[in-house]
Order: sequence, then structure tokens, then C-alpha cells
Amino acid sequence: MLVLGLTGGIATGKSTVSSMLGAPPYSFPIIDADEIAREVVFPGTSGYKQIVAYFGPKIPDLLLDPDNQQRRFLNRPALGRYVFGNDDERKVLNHITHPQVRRSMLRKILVNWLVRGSDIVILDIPLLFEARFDMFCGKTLVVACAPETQRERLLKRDGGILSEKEAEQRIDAQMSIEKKAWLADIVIWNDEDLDELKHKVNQVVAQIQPSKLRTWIEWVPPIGALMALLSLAKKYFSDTERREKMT
Ligand SMILES: CC(C)(COP(=O)(O)OP(=O)(O)OC[C@H]1O[C@@H](n2cnc3c(N)ncnc32)[C@H](O)[C@@H]1O)[C@@H](O)C(=O)NCCC(=O)NCCS
Ligand SMILES: Nc1ncnc2c1ncn2[C@@H]1O[C@H](COP(=O)(O)OP(=O)(O)OP(=O)(O)O)[C@@H](O)[C@H]1O
Repeated sequence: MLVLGLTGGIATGKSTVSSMLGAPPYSFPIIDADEIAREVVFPGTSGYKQIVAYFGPKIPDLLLDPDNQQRRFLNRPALGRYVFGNDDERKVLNHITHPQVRRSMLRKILVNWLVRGSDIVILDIPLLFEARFDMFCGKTLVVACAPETQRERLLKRDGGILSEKEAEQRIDAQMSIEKKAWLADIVIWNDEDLDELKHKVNQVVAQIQPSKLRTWIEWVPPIGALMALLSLAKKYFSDTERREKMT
């Protein structure tokens, strides 16, 4: 099975590409890190409790409606405003959420391999390189665009709820697009319209299809496990080399 790590800068078009890959004619299974990051902080979970204990005293409007059991959800915009303006506090939030996101993603990859027998699974994860999740991916795909396109899309999104300063803070909270493009195996430049994007996605799909023979061999359990280990080791060394060259 090929695990394709899909990432990009914020608002460069990663979710748009992910929706295309998840829809016919491809219909690849998508594991979405943003969605999992929401699940692991659902009221009652340990992630939620840790966030409320640590950030509650610092962010007065952290909960949407603390008195209502049904609506005591996290006020995500308020938490976002706080952590995107403060690197140390964002690290605390990452420290609470990322281990659980990582575990859940690995579980979902296994289910796709063992239960569904998928040939390809897409990991849609904004912090693929920052959180070193690329280690678990056979190939990585970055959706990139020019900084001005990114800024414009981010400011327009969700009815324009972010101010210019908040948009800058969110962009600065991630590795730059150039670095991501340098680390990636494949890059899609998404500065044109959606038809052009569809065309590029189609070209990428043709490029990444794993061979039928390899997929079949992976089903022999010891060989499958050995191939997974070898591919992890290969990935680790090639990623480390690429990162060293980058700095
Ligand atoms: C800060 C939070 C509450 C803001 O929530 P909000 O609903 O406004 O944004 P959402 O979760 O939809 O994220 C939107 C985009 O912001 C960027 N982003 C999110 N978290 C981070 C982060 N910790 N560092 C850098 N960029 C991030 C990503 O590009 C993401 O696609 C939320 O993003 C969060 O809990 N982040 C920590 C978990 C995380 O790292 N998620 C990313 C996937 S692992
Ligand atoms: N080629 C395109 N032409 C026009 N609009 C686009 C194109 N690609 C993406 N967009 C729009 O840009 C915005 C950002 O795209 P998208 O949500 O896919 O970004 P993202 O990289 O997933 O962001 P995030 O990291 O926040 O999840 C969306 O409103 C989307 O509809």
C-alpha cells in the first residue's frame, strides 16, 4: 500500500486537492489530520480536559457556553487567536494534541491496509514535515502557491473572519512553502483555476500508482512487514539527508 502524505501551506489548496482525490474517479481513502485534531479535543476527551486545565485560566472565552452541558465546546477561533500569536503556547497545544493525532492516524492507516486492502491511502496533514509525519509516507505531495495567492485565499476564506495580522500569524506558524516544496517528492503549483488543478491532480495520480505485483507481495504477512520496515528506514535516511542539505 502506498501512503501518500499530502500537505501544503495554510490555504494553498491542500483540502481542495484532498477532496478531488477522495471523489470519483479516484475515491482514495483520505485520513484528515484537521478532522482528527477536532475529534481528540471533543468535550470529555483527555485532550479537551488538558486544554481546559491549561488554557482555561489564560483565555476567558475558551468555552463557547461553559454553563450548558450540550454546548461547552471549545471556542476554536479564540484558542486560535491566542496560540497563533504565541509560539510557546502553540507548542503546548501541539504537545497535547499531536501524540493523539499521530496514534489515531496510524490506527487508520492500519485499518485501511488490513481491513479494506487499499492500494493507496492519502494522509491529509498540514504539519506533515513539521511533525515529521513524512517518515510514515511512501511519497509526499505538497500543494504550493505564490505567497500573494496564499494570503488572498486565506483572507477570503470562511467569509473573511481573519484579520490581516491573524492571517500573517497563521502563515508564520508553519514551515515556509519553499521549504516544504524542497522536502516533497512531488509538488503541485496551484496558482491557476480549479480546472488546471484537476488536470495536475490527474497527472500526479498517473505517476503514483503502485505496481500490482508490489501490492500483491505486501499481502504475504512477513514480507509485508519487512517491506514496511525497509521503507521506513529508507525514508528516515533520505529525509534526514534532504533536511541537512536544506539548512
Ligand atoms: C488552534 C486551533 C484550535 C484553531 O482551530 P480552527 O478551527 O480555527 O482551525 P483548523 O483546526 O481548521 O486549522 C486550520 C489550519 O490552520 C493550520 N494549523 C492548525 N493548527 C496548527 C498548528 N498547531 N501549527 C501551525 N498551523 C496550524 C493548518 O493549516 C490547518 O489546516 C486548531 O487548529 C488546533 O487545535 N490546532 C492544534 C492541532 C493541530 O496541530 N492541528 C493541525 C493538524 S495536526
Ligand atoms: N485553484 C484554485 N482556484 C480558486 N480557488 C482555490 C483554488 N484552490 C483552492 N482554492 C480556494 O482557496 C481556499 C483555500 O483552499 P483549501 O481550503 O483547499 O486550503 P488548505 O491548504 O486546505 O488550507 P488549510 O491548511 O487551512 O486546511 C478555499 O476557499 C478554496 O476554495
